[in-house]
Amino acid sequence: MADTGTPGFLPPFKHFATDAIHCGQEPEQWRSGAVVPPISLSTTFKQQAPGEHTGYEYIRSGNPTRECLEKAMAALDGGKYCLAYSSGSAALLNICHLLKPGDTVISIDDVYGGTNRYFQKVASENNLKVIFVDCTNPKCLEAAITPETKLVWLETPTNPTLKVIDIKACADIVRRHPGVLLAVDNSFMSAYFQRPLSLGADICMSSATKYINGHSDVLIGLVSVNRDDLYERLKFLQNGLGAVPSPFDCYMCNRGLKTLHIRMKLHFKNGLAVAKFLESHPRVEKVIYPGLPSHPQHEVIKKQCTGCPGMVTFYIKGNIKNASAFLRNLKVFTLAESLGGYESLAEHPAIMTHASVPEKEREKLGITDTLIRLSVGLEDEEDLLADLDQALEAAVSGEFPPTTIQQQSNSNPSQPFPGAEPDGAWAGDGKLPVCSPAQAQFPWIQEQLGCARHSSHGFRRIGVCQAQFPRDSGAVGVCQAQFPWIQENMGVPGTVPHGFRRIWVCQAQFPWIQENMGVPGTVPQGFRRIGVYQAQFPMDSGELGCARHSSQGFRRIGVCQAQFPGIQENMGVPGTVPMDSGELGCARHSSLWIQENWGVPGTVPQGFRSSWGVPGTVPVDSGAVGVCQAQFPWIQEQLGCARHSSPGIQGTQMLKCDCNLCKGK
Ligand SMILES: N[C@@H](CC[Se]C[C@H](N)C(=O)O)C(=O)O
Repeated sequence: MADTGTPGFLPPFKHFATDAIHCGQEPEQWRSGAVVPPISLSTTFKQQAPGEHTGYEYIRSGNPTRECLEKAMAALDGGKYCLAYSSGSAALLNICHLLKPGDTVISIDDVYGGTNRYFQKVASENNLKVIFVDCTNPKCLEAAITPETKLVWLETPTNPTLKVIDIKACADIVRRHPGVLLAVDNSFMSAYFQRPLSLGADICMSSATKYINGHSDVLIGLVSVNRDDLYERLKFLQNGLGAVPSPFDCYMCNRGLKTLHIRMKLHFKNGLAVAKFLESHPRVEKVIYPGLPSHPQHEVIKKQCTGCPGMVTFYIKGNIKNASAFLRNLKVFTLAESLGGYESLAEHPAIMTHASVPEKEREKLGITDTLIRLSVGLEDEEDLLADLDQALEAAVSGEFPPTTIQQQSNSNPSQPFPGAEPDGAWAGDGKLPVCSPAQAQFPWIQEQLGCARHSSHGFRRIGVCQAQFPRDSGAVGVCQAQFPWIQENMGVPGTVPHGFRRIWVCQAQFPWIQENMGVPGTVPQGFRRIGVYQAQFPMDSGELGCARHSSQGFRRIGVCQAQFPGIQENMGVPGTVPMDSGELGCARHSSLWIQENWGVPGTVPQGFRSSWGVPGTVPVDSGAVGVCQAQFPWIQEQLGCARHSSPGIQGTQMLKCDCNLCKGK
């Protein structure tokens, strides 16, 4: 049955999904018949004779993967042509190169911060005159046009105050002035909801980084046109200016297009639900959402669009403190710039996306300290509303969890958290990353911490994880902030060595980790491995190399592994266990000890210190432990006993084990 769309809005554009999936994707264009367009990485193409080629000569001038995207997007924009650029800003730059020095641009006043910056600080300094006009009243546009006007730049809805501009009314005015181009930034709507070309615009530009790609992992800009002359000039500029996207980004964006129609419907549903929820919330001053009847241009948007995206802007009651507290208390929404991805984002335009708009202009436009912009994603509606609700309630006091070790330690300078080193031991100035975004960035942590078991998506995992910790969520947030080594070193492959010292210190000193992260049954695999791994490579920078470079590292690890098969098992490096069990028999017992003592919550610091750290103070199983200490100088060195027994290390290194367990064999 045909999709009839949303009552009151334009009906859906016909064949949208089919075009998104098939236009420009024909398998017949490839000798292989590939159904999914290949990523063509070649920068150059063979010519049969000089100047005689298949249509491709050099990657900047044309690329097969890029063309698949461009063809699909032209169809979706209802255009004849589309051109891809390395970003939305690059697309803007190319469009402005259609103009000549002395020409005037009329821009919508509430334009995206980056566009505003380009107009005021780049184009204006290159002999273009730019004036800003509130085009919600098309008469203002009409009055502003002069013989020098060559480009009218609209955004609708505007970013961030979501003013809606009547594109057709503006196009009718511009048409009366031959030589003036009308360009519309369609990034907030995407082709699924709005087709500026069919409403009379000459140029439809999109930051496809947003809804069109939809997965927050590609930077790309697209420009669609119908006019042959415009296309020819833009095509020339695309090559001449050279700001083209990579084939990989084109591939990704092309792939994103395939689900655009499905995503946009859900963005609309969730966006409307959020807007209605906020509109009824006592902590909210005012909501701006074009899909609500309260929006001043609600009738315009219904007339020219098939629906509304997930962009919701609102003013929170209070002041900057309340706005900031709200943003910092969000858990499902991520505090971040950008929009249009499957994940929900929230941001503070005055400080973030629109910081480049001069303060006085921001004030005039209503980009105040209490204005918050949401990009409502595709999560479950009830989770989104619950998150907003709790953050709004939490924001009433204007307070939020401390985000740096410095702040935390201020409240209890002698011991900022259990077992902690002083701030300086961690990150120089003691200022560490804000915890929540960092948490969001490292799914590895989520997995290892066990929260993955409890829910299916990132922030809720963290939420549950936080709930498991003995302290309240504020304190847990701090805890995560207190472990930047997890964030920095464990979540990002290749960066481990840099942080080893901190890892070691951390493990040795933070019962919190053991108690909260090392509970058998919740994080068994990951934690054990990590624990032992940390134990093996504490402080020596020589050893640190092995984490990163497995060839060199394995050799080193091999040595350690030769001594500690238990570690090998736990580290999960099969096949590297030397079988020379002369020393291993003993080592096996000691490694069992290690496993027992390192893998059991709450026992590490005490056990570690008393049993391993100081020879002569070994209260438990002293036979085995003592021998093992003698045999394994790296333990001594790393774990602290070296200070007491360094002269003995050389001589004892090869001692046969005579611990009770070995003797019994
Ligand atoms: N800090 C950036 C601003 C990026 Se804004 C990205 C996007 N257009 C949005 O509105 O979220 C800068 O360029 O200064």
